[in-house]
Amino acid sequence: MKLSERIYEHAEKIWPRYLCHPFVTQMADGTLPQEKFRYYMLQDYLYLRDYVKIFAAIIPKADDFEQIRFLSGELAGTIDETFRTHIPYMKRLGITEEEIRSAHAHIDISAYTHYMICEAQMGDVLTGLVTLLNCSWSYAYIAEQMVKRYPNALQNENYGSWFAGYVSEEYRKTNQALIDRIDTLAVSIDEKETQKLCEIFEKCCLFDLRFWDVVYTMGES
Ligand SMILES: Cc1ncc(CN)c(N)n1
Repeated sequence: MKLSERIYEHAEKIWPRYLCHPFVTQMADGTLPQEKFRYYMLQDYLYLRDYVKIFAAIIPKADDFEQIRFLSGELAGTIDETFRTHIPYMKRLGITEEEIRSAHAHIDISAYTHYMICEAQMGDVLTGLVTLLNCSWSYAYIAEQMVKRYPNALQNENYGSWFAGYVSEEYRKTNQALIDRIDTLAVSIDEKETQKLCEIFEKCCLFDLRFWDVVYTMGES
């Protein structure tokens, strides 16, 4: 069994909760209050800025050009995510450079990125990539499932481009490349290592769930 299949068994316990989270359902039916989305965009932008640095922290552990090229490609793919989704939205929402410069990540979101960086720094390339996996994979899953359930989500004038970005071919490819790389690196790991990686993945799933809570309550919970 591939590592991604073992990991998916953990995702199946938590991911359905993303699909019925009010932030996600209200984006899909277009009723999400704009100020919540504005708060989310800013927090997610700060989150992704740390997230790309985790790829950068894994690069020194890679010992061949092909691996380094893959890691820098995924890093660039995440930067593209912000250019495709976050920057246009922030412009539309009137979020200024000054606001971005003075914004601080919510404490629970800092805990999430600090957890990822800590595991990535302590472990090998595979461990680092597993810490980053839920972030990448769960959004592809959320967007795909929600577009199936709410066929008008893509046309919504406020949130349609969010769904379009995460069902896009570019995003799907970057995410699939990450899954495939993890499976390749994991071919000969033992059960103990598999369990440890599944545990890291599950924690990241729960951190992402907490992320939705934080942005829905705009940091008040
Ligand atoms: C919190 C979070 N998780 C996942 C993604 C999708 N890469 C994101 N932009 N933000």
